Amino acid sequence: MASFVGFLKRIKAMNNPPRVPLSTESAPIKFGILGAANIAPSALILPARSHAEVEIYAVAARNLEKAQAFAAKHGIEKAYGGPTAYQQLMIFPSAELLDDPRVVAVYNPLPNGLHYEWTMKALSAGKHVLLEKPSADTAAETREMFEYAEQKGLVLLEAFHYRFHPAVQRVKEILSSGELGAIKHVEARMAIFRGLMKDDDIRFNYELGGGAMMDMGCYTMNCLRYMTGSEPTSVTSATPDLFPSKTQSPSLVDGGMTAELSFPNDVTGSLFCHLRHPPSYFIVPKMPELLFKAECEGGELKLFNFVLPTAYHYIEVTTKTGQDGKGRKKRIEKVYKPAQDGWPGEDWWSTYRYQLEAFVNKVKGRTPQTWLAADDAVANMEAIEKVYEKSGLGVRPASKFKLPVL
Ligand SMILES: NC(=O)C1=CN([C@@H]2O[C@H](COP(=O)(O)OP(=O)(O)OC[C@H]3O[C@@H](n4cnc5c(N)ncnc54)[C@H](OP(=O)(O)O)[C@@H]3O)[C@@H](O)[C@H]2O)C=CC1
Ligand SMILES: O=C1OC[C@@H](O)[C@H](O)[C@H]1O
Repeated sequence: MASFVGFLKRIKAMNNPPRVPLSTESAPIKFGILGAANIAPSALILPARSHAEVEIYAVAARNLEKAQAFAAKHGIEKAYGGPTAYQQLMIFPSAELLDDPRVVAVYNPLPNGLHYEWTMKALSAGKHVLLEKPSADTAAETREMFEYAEQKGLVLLEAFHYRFHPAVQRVKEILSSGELGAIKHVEARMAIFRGLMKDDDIRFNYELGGGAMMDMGCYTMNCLRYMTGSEPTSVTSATPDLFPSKTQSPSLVDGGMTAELSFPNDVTGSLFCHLRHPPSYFIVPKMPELLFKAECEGGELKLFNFVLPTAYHYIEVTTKTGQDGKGRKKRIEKVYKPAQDGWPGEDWWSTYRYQLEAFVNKVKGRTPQTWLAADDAVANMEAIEKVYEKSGLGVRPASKFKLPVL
C-alpha cells in the first residue's frame, strides 16, 4: 500500500513539478526547441520548471499557429513559425530560432533523420545542443557532430536520459562491485503492443530514420554496452519483424528487432525491441516490456523499468551463495534518489530532470554527476549499424545536408 501511495505521489509531482523562481545569481540558460515535438513537455519543459537556471524561452514549428499554440500552452515567450522557423534563410529578412542571440541552448527533438542537419546548424549558430536519441542516422554523422561541437567549444549531449537516474547507476555499481562475479550474459528488452503507435508515426518512416532498432533499440543497445562496460565484438544474429510499409517494397523498416551479440571475455548479449508487438492469440495485447537482466557467475540481477524508473522500478539481486556460503539469497532494491551526499535529486525527479541537471552543469562549466561522452554516442551508433547490417535491412539513409563552408 505504502509503495502504491509513493508511486502516485511520484507520478503527481513528476507531472506537476514545483515551479522554482529563476536564479538571479547565475544567468538562466535560455532554451529554444526545434519543433513542437510530442516529447518536449516531458523531456524538457516540465523538468525545467524545477531548475532555477533554465528558461524555456522559444519554440519553432513549421506552422506558425502550431508554434503559437504550443508556446501559449507551455508559457514560452517566443514562437517562431513557418518554413524558415528553425532558421532564417538568407533571402528572408526575419531572424528565427537559431539566429536568435538570446537562445543559448537548443533542444533537438526532430525526427532522427533530421538530427544531424539541425544539430550541425545549431552548433554552427553557436548554441549548445541537447540532442534526442538516437543521435543521428549513421555513426559517421554522429562522429562529425561531436567533433564539430568540440571544435566550437559547445556542449552536445545525446539524450540517453535513463543513464542519469540513480537506480540505473546503482545497477551499474552492483555489477561493477564484483558481488555477483563476472557477467556472462546480458539482456535488454523494450516493447509496446501493436496499436499504440499510428502507422504514420515518424518511427516507421525510413527516410526520417525510422525503425524499432533506431527508436527503442538504441536504448537496449546503450544499456547492454553501459552495463558490460564494453562494445559488442559481433552481432551473431539480427531478425527484424518488418513494418508493412505502404510506400516501400520490400519494407526496410523494422517494426521490431531481435538480436544476439558477442562481447569481449565470452560475454553474450540479447536485445529485443518492438514498436508494435503483435497480440497473443491474435487478440490479447502483450504487456509492455522494459527489462534489463544480467546473468553472472555468482548470481543474477534484474532491473525492471530501466528506461523510466521514476514511475516505478525494482532491482532484484539473486546471489547463488549467501554470505554464509549457503543457498540462494534474493533482495530487492529501489533507488529513487542519489545515494551520494551532495548530489541533488528528489524521488519524483524524472530521468529527464536528472539529465537536465547534468546538461546545465556542463554548460555552466561545472562537473556533472555523470555524463555521456562523444565516444559513447559514436559507439552506440556503430553497434546499431552492425545490427542493421546483419538484419539485411542496411543502415538508415545518411542525411543529404552538408554544412556550408564559409
Ligand atoms: N527521450 C525520450 O524519452 C524520447 C525521445 N524521443 C525522440 O525524440 C524525437 C521526436 O520524437 P516525438 O516527439 O515523438 O516526435 P514527433 O512526431 O512529435 O515529431 C517531432 C517534431 O518533428 C518535426 N518535424 C520536422 N520535419 C518533420 C517531418 N518531415 N515529419 C514529421 N515531423 C517533422 C515536427 O515539428 P513541427 O512542430 O515543426 O511540425 C514535430 O513536432 C525522436 O528522435 C525520438 O526518438 C521520442 C520520445 C521519447
Ligand atoms: O522513451 C521512449 O519511449 C517510447 C519511444 O518510442 C521513444 O522514442 C523513446 O524515446
